[in-house]
Amino acid sequence: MDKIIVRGGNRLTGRVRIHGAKNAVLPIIAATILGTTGKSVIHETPALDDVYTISDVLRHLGAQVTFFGDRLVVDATSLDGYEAPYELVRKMRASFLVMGPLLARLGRARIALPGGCAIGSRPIDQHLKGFEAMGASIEMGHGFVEARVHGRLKGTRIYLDVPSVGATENIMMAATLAEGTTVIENAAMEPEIVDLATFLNAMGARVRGAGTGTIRIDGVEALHGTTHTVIPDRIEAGTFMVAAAITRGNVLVEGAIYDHVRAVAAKLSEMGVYVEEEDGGIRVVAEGRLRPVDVKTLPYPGFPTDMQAQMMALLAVTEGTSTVTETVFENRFMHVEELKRMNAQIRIEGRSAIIDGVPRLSGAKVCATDLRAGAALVLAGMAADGETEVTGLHHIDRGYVDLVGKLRRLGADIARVSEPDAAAPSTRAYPHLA
Ligand SMILES: CC(=O)N[C@H]1[C@@H](OP(=O)(O)OP(=O)(O)OC[C@H]2O[C@@H](n3ccc(=O)[nH]c3=O)[C@H](O)[C@@H]2O)O[C@H](CO)[C@@H](O)[C@@H]1O
Ligand SMILES: C=C(OP(=O)(O)O)C(=O)O
Repeated sequence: MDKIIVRGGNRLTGRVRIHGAKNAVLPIIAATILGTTGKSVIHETPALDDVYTISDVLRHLGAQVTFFGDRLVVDATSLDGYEAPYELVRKMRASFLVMGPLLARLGRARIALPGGCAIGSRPIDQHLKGFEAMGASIEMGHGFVEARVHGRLKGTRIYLDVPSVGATENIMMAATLAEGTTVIENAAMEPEIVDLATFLNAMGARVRGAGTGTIRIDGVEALHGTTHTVIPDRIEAGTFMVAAAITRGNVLVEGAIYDHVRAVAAKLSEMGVYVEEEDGGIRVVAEGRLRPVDVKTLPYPGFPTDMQAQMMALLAVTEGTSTVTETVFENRFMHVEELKRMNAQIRIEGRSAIIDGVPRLSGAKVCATDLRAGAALVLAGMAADGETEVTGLHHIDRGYVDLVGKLRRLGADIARVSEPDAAAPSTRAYPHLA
């Protein structure tokens, strides 16, 4: 079993480069399925376990997927499989994003039901509602959902009950090859949706309005492979911004797009942290005491739920009382109990966590319950007395490239250690990317 050992007290200084966005690259890799001619080349692909998992899904479907450093090449021209097995979908819910492209290309898809996870039940009803409205028939059974359509999907108007990121992406991909025009209303507006639309349009699709609440897709006959560079990861950027703040550091978060992290930047500024756009990135400087704030997670451009846990770690060491309200997922407070093991003073009232800041946390053995909870515990460890040991690292490996190395180069006292008896994380299977 691997663990991260961090000793608190060091101030982070220097610069850190942000990798390509996990949540942008996953749907883009799924979208390569739509290309019946030519290869797709995706630059700035982050070396993450989730990327390997979706690549394995594509290989299982008959595509060729090859990594050359941070360049991913997908040849989906001879793809003919339509089933994504449980073994791969259970590792990562985003595997479900292959359903839209498969349905569009092959008229059939059979995907294991993704189920819930540590942050909530995570239903897929909005994805299925969209496919059905486009003419697909849906059947559930034996832990799978199977969708079929005779001929092409039909463009239609689809109103999402919630602006689901995954449903917007899945329906958008399905609609690219549909007959006629599809309009997605109450669509998610996240930057990752815009990046996917850019990729699809470069493949020959006709998608307009991505990044607004209404997306219009005129179906085309065929799509082809293309070349694309993935946007920088705004959640990784936000995590390093909080890392700078929690250690009272001075860090240039290189490559981050200010507009994508505006909500996080605004909260940090409100707390008294200096956050400014600079040539090449975002400068974050914190000194002395910070002020408490109230944070409410919302769909983009609101405060991202994927930054909620990291922000809570910072508020745990901010003088005064702060509140964090989670409105996107119904159960995304699993990190609270772990932070409390480090002496954080937090109580949960319904969908809110009330945090009474303490001067310092106290190092402890803690376990990551999900990806961002893992990041939050590492951040908390940097603001704790003594040693913090974080386990459950397979969660962190899903979404952060070399978190430990990047923090260490900024001056953190942090190391990742392996205990010989246990299974190594799956990144070890891809040493050429290490
Ligand atoms: C791979 C990826 O991009 N993951 C991100 C994506 O997840 P994901 O796409 O799964 O998240 P959604 O935007 O779909 O979920 C948002 C909310 O909508 C609900 N919902 C969703 C679909 C549905 O059919 N029915 C329904 O009720 C969910 O339960 C949740 O409460 O967006 C989330 C919200 O920003 C982020 O936390 C995840 O990091
Ligand atoms: C919740 C997340 O991802 P996923 O949707 O892949 O579980 C995340 O990136 O924080």
